[in-house]
Amino acid sequence: MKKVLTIAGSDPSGGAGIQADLKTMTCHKIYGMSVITALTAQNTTGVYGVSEVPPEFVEAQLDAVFTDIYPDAVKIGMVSNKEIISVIADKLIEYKAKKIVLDPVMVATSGSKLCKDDSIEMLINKLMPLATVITPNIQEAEVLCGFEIENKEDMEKAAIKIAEKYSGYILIKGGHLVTGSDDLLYMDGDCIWYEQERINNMNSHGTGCTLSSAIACNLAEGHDVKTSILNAKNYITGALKANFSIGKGRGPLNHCWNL
Ligand SMILES: Nc1ncnc2c1ncn2[C@@H]1O[C@H](COP(=O)(O)OP(=O)(O)OP(=O)(O)O)[C@@H](O)[C@H]1O
Ligand SMILES: Cc1ncc(COP(=O)(O)O)c(N)n1
Repeated sequence: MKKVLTIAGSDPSGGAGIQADLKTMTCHKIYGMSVITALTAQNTTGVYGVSEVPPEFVEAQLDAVFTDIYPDAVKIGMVSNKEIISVIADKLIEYKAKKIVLDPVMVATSGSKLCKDDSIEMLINKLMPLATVITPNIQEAEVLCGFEIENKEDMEKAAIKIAEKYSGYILIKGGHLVTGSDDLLYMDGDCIWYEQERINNMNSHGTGCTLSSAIACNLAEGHDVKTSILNAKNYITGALKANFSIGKGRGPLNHCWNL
């Protein structure tokens, strides 16, 4: 059984963050492990509080995992401050972690900030260079490229701009565009579009977390980046199509739809 580690925040209502990541891993028959960077008090209606884990304790968790059960791939989600980002980058280098999927989580679907403004620079300079693939949504890609993205042409321009400071695979997710839900993979001047009709399901809490974890699972299994993204896109599409509906707000996905 392959092993995947998620480094992310906790969502007690189980739709996003660590909980979505571990469910995705289990449903991919992967052994999941988690290093928690922050506790959030959130549910399908919003984020009501954040308590960051002290950086020394993030470090202790990373040491505990890497010195015992070495992960075949790593997914990084919510990393809210500079100190935590720095510790994670240092430890990933120290343990020579490979196959790293970085979801640069900045804002929750509900609008709450999950990453401090002054930590974005650190994310770009210390964590991004370690990642095999980064998976910004439209808003996050706008922060990374510095201009607004309104359509697929803008997504391609944004990827080219982001590639000026990052040499790995860039997956810009189109879930927040008004039409379609096409994701763009960019690398070395090549654009690949993963096209998908927009599914009429407002229960999309945790789609970004789930997609990045599914990519990490596929990489751990030995698939290349393009195949991993194709498989992960099919998995997220199925989870949205399953039309699961719980909670009073923007509900979570049915992660087990494929079993
Ligand atoms: N309504 C939809 N129909 C089809 N696919 C969707 C829909 N919404 C999101 N997706 C897909 O889900 C994945 C996550 O995309 P999205 O742009 O929502 O990321 P995100 O904003 O990081 O996620 P989150 O909403 O969890 O923050 C992408 O593959 C995207 O295309
Ligand atoms: C702990 C944590 N990590 C990530 C997200 C982003 O997911 P979403 O945008 O679907 O709320 C979140 N809400 N909570």
